[in-house]
Amino acid sequence: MATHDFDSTDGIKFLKDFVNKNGGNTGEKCEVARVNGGIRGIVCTHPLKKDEIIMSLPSSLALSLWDPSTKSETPPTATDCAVNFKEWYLDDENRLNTFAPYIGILPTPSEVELDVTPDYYSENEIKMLEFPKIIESINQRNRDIEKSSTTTKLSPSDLKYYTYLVTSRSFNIRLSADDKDSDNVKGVRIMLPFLDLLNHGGKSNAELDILNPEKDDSTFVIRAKRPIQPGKEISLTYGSGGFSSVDLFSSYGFVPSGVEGRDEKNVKVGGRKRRPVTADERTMAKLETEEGYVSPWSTTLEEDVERIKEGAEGRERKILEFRAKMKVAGGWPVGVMDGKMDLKKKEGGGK
Ligand SMILES: C[S@@+](CC[C@H](N)C(=O)[O-])C[C@H]1O[C@@H](n2cnc3c(N)ncnc32)[C@H](O)[C@@H]1O
Repeated sequence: MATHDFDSTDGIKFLKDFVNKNGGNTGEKCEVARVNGGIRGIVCTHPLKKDEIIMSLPSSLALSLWDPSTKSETPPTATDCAVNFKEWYLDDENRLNTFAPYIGILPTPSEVELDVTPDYYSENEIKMLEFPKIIESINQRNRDIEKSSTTTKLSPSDLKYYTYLVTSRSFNIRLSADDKDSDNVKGVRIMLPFLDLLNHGGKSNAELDILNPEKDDSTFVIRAKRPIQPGKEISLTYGSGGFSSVDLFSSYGFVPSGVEGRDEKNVKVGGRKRRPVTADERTMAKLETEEGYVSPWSTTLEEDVERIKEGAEGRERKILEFRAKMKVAGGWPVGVMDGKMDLKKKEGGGK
């Protein structure tokens, strides 16, 4: 059994008490711990069976970030939700007191500086990403922040922090799933205390489910997708498996080490088994068929990997890992997936 540093800080104790005393269950078979690379996450401490409920949270403890009955032409942006988070939970004394045990464990602005989404990157670091889709999403968020800071009394730096919190910690939930084509399908964006300590895993072993979704007293549960052994980290797949490394990097600030959004099964094409298509490959294929898209890279994959091997650290390393992943997904030399960094040359790789 892998050993982990369990998190026995007061913050986590208060949060557990808050959840358990208010109808939730933080689980008897798991613990908050430092996992890969020292990040906080949740590990299994006792064997869990497939389909077993690991932890639960009543909907009364969820923090809604948007009123789904609001009539609006466009869906709320992350910054709209960030403004609501500030006004509804931090500025409202009653709610602030109620949710204090949860708010107390959220990363503070100074911690955010260390492990951030690319919204916090310098102009030069953003340029180094060399990836239009991600640069556009950073620019769009900055425009949303500027706009909101003129209509609210919030400073751009506060708004950036709250936007980071809601993008990296909220869950989008569909309210009516029965009729997929209906215009009436609405979603909510919510924060789920304690359950949001679960990290992302491409091959996640747990999933979020909602018991009695149609009722006011519904419950969010985390369920094991397969048996989980003690010592294993419990993880979710963020974004229902459809997220690419671009989505994960821009919304959560990490470059995943595994393969993202791989189709569950190999697909048979003309009697032959085809390699599963990943979310990263789909992203690159879509970009490359879009008119006017020019491969942006100024370095080769080998040059990026060489720089990583030479000891690039921090944000520079993340940027290089991101570039390497997207180059591979776009049909560059294969073999770098899953961190193996085996640079077998494939036809057609170029700058
Ligand atoms: C919903 S929170 C998960 C809990 C978080 N680790 C904590 O300590 O509160 C999402 C954040 O966790 C980190 N994270 C989640 N999954 C990760 C992964 N697979 N690799 C690296 N960081 C991850 C990222 O910083 C991300 O923005």
